[in-house]
Amino acid sequence: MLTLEGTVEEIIYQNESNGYTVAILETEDDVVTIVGYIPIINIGETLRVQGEWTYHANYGQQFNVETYSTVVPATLNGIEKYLSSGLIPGIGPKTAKKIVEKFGRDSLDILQYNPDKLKEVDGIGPKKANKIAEAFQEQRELRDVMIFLQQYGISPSYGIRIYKKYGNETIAKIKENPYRLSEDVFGIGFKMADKIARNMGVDLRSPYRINAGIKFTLMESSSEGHTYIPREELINKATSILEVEKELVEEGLTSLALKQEIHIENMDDEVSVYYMPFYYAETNVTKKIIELSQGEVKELDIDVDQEIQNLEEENSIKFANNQKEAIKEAVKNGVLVITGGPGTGKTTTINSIIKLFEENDLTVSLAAPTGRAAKRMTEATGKEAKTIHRLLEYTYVDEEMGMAFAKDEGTPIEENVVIIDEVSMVDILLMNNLLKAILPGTRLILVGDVDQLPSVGPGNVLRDIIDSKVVKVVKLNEIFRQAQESMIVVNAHRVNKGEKPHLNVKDKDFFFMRRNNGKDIVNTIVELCNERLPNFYGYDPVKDIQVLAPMKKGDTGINSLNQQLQSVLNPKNPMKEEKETNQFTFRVGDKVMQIKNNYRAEWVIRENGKVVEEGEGVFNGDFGYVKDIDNEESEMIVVFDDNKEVTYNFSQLDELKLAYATTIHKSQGSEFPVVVMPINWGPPMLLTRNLLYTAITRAKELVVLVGMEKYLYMMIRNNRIIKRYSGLNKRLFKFFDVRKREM
Ligand SMILES: Nc1ncnc2c1ncn2[C@@H]1O[C@H](COP(=O)(O)OP(=O)(O)OP(=O)(O)O)[C@@H](O)[C@H]1O
Repeated sequence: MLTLEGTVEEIIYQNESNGYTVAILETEDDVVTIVGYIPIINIGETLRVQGEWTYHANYGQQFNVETYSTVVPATLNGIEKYLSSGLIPGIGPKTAKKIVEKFGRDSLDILQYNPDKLKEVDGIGPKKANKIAEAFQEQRELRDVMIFLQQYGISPSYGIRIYKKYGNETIAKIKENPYRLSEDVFGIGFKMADKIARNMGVDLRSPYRINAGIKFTLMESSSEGHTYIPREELINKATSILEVEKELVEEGLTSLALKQEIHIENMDDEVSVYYMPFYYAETNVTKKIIELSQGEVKELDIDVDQEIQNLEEENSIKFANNQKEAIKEAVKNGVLVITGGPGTGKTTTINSIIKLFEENDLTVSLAAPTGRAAKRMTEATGKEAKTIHRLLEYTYVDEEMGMAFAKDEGTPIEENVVIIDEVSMVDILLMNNLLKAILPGTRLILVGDVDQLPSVGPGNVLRDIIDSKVVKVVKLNEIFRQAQESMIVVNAHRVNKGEKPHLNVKDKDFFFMRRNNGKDIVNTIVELCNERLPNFYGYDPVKDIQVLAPMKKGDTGINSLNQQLQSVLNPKNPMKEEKETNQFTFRVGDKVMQIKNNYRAEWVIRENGKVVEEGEGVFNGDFGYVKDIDNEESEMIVVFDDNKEVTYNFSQLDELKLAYATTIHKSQGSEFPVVVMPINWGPPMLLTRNLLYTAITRAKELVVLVGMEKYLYMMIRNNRIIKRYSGLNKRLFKFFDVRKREM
């Protein structure tokens, strides 16, 4: 094998996920192309490579790298290049030059041992000096971690994530139990952890491995919405994932149950296995729902019929019978569910309920599961609605613990009435946290549309509560005249009942454009967003129009749509800064979405350049647009609803994605003036009636469907509600029965 040593002049290509690199190396007497798996190199670095010369038909002579090691750059030029390569946030080409001018060959030593001195460089204040020092230190540690991980075949992009989670304890933690990666690190599943562990020599039959595989199987099913999984199904799945004998998995189940990491339960001829947090949540939700619905609420000394009549007079309307019933039941019960589709008078009813309670000196608090839904509730009721998280006064503890809620059994929500909107989106864990903070005596009113898609997280909470028949449910089903003016409302109800929608009624708000293949569908959608809708209706393509698709992949999936829409709505432009990540090219002006809750992200609101408000937290599903990209500082600024500005370091860009198009699942709880949706073939599992129903009910003013009618009708006919394993319904029913029998 031959050895070469030189300075990395240029990185021509690097595959971020596997580290395959093509780079130019300047040796003492030559400039050569090197190729191979060299994930952790930076421009300006001195590299020692071992390998062989090869000849490539197109590219000529190349040095094929087998192994390599890096040496910190020694020449002034090398140091400057190294610092300006974008490696250290806060240092771009200009700052790098100044640092090297000031400290010469000692630059890197200063960064490492004496960063305080950086303040002597023109333009670097104490804050920036600190930030640079921290980043440099991190870079050092990261390098060690990367070299460690590299030997087990972990790509640099995952290496960074792992390091973010464990910091300087990375190596120790992974050596102890590599399987913890799959529980702790976003994006690393059991399979990758397993690969690492196997490379480290962990035995196929090791209990660590078996237990991790079982937990992985459980977590995977929870990501499909299940709170438990039948024992047999779990054993089969885990056995095939682990590729070991069934008996080992059975033993694993027993040992996990003994450690109380899982719960195994016999319920109605079925043995179910729960991951512990879901079991606790489900049993506690059951207990609290029963307690609240059977507990006494303070009686109001009023004549409800008279009150209802007064409300009718004040609003100059006559309530439908169901609306009256809802108002009466709200007064009587500890828990009430109000459900109904669009335009059935939910908001009108809630407003009347709020009024009635407040006039009788009861305090009322409003909340909804997402920021957008809370905002809409605020607008519809004229009274502040919070997110459920804020109602519970969440605080971020740390990476390990995640979040904590200040409101719980000990410090309950001190309100007489709590009304939650969009309950179909609430999963079992959030419902548990909410109910913990509500004591008997408080009236809880759950409002939602049970025909929407269920929550993204595990559980089937609203549907189960309704089906269990243990709490009072009022279903609003009359579509009021005003609402009937809207084809969106009328068609939503038709779709929900399995009927064909009215398409293309003149002067209405619901259109279908026939296109016979994926390519035409995409072209039409792009043209609608770029020309027709802005030109004829004055809609802003980024702010007003949302493309919603059932799928991520395929030619009419959101990945392809986002690319096409970006290239037309916000094309490449020398005046607009860009930042390329391994998934997207973000450009100033792009529409983006946060895809992960980040409780610590700091935001500011500015008016005339001055900060007028600041706070923390951006959440999964929040929409924003890219205001600025600073390649010198390695930062991108995104503006979310209410003009909240969040600054992302480039290393955090995996929290964002392009959002010209988004999946219908991600759109839950949001509303948009215009919804455009491709109607194309897809797996029948995915193309369901409630998916279509959810998509069209997201639109306030206009729906345009583009594609093939047969698939529209296929969706409407596909009333299969994907089965979710959830024990809440059964539990409520059973527990309730027992109580009744005791009485
Ligand atoms: N009893 C009633 N008589 C006449 N009109 C009513 C009555 N109740 C509600 N409406 C009207 O029907 C329309 C829909 O009502 P509302 O907004 O309360 O429904 P919603 O279920 O909240 O709808 P969405 O879910 O679409 O927001 C409104 O214009 C409202 O003023």
